[in-house]
Amino acid sequence: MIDYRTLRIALLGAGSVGSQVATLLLEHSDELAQRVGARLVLSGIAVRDLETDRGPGVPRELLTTDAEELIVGSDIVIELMGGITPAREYILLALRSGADVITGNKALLATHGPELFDLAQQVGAQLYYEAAVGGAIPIIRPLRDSLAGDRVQRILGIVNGTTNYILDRMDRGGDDLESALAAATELGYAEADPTGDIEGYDAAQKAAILAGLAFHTTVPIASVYREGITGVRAEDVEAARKAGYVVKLLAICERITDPETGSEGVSARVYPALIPRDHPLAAVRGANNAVFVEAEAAGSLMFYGAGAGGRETASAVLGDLVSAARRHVIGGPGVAESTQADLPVFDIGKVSTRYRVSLSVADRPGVLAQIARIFSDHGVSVEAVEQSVPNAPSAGIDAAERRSGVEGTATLVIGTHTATEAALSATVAALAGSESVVAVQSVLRVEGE
Ligand SMILES: NC(=O)c1ccc[n+]([C@@H]2O[C@H](COP(=O)([O-])OP(=O)(O)OC[C@H]3O[C@@H](n4cnc5c(N)ncnc54)[C@H](O)[C@@H]3O)[C@@H](O)[C@H]2O)c1
Ligand SMILES: N[C@@H](CCO)C(=O)O
Ligand code: NA
Repeated sequence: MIDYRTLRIALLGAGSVGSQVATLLLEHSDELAQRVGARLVLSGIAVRDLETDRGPGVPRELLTTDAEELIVGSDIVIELMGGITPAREYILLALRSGADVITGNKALLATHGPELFDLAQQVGAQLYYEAAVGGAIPIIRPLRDSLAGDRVQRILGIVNGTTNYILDRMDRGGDDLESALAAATELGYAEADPTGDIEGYDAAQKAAILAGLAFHTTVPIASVYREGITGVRAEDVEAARKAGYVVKLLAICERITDPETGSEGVSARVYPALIPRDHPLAAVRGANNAVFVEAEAAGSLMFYGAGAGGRETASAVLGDLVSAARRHVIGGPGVAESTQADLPVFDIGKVSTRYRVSLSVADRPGVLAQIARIFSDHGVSVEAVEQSVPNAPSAGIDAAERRSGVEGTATLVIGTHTATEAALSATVAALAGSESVVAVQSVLRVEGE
């Protein structure tokens, strides 16, 4: 038997992912030693409560409530507690103590990434975070390493399993959002408080991480434009289906030029968008994730699989652990993040795309011409008026509208040619103020064409 040197591994947190990391690390101990050339010894697991039974894969004798003592004696620290405090302080302590750090904490990386990466570089350590985006799917390493010699142009990502599950239910079964969310909660996909999922905060954190990696720059979370899926109606999903699209919550990272100055920058944004049903992302069903990358030389690539789940995400953590341990065996400093490009992150107003605008309008002569004029007055070219559904005289009309003498309404879905967000939002404001428009029901961007 080979007498391997040992590396001391500290695990912080034994929840869904942490307990699976402990289980796999102990189960695969011999194979990991062969792959790394050192034995990975789990020296302790920091938890808040020593009494909770976490199953046979998490030995009680390894549990401790003294996270700091555990960190200071370790070669590699795995943070799987989540949240900002004390995860941030523990990671800083680990780096200062000379340990490499592995984390799946997208909330922390999206808000405090530069501080952590700077310290890692100063002390010659490395921070690994494959689990932070797309769970088990390898996407951090492909962007950081495999595509580092190419120029990534655009990323379209389905990076939140809960919202994809909900939109898929709505698309397949005609569910409304509330009943699809109830099903997602029952199946355990949604967080206890699903706000971060359905309002797009989780996807926005992942977009900030992906955009920083793809464009070798720093993308603050505050610069990521975000809309969740609460405004998506069953009617929108149905109309999209009939028109050959599917609605997906997308995290979009794109290299764009400023339409006014022509200077280069990037856009990072999250919103529900229409994608053509023959696009590879349209086939991503249920709670799965996929990241579609377009690079100058590589062309289109898609990374697909389980974006969440304890055991699945633990696979990504163990991959990082093997990388970190191999580096320890070889020696030498960690590789710094490549964030020197210093590209500006542009405001959403500078982004151009196509739109489908659904309007409830007064059902009377001349209305279509008035609406077409509002679009053209704002420089937005109409491609097609794809649908006109006369509604029953009283449907969708409130008391104020009845008083104003509106007899009935019709639903118009207006498809536009490419326009900037700035032009489109001015158009929508003018439509909302027009007496011909009863309500702007939804505005959905078209992506992936
Ligand atoms: N679950 C997933 O599918 C998934 C996927 C990708 C990334 N992640 C990320 O992985 C991390 C862990 O996620 P999870 O699903 O395992 O969460 P979880 O809530 O199941 O587990 C977190 C555990 O950490 C413990 N903890 C919190 N603060 C602590 C402290 N101060 N000291 C000791 N223990 C503490 C909690 O008691 C809990 O047991 C999070 O950052 C999450 O965003 C999770
Ligand atoms: N709540 C997240 C977990 C994985 O980050 C999701 O639904 O994708
Ligand atoms: Na991943």
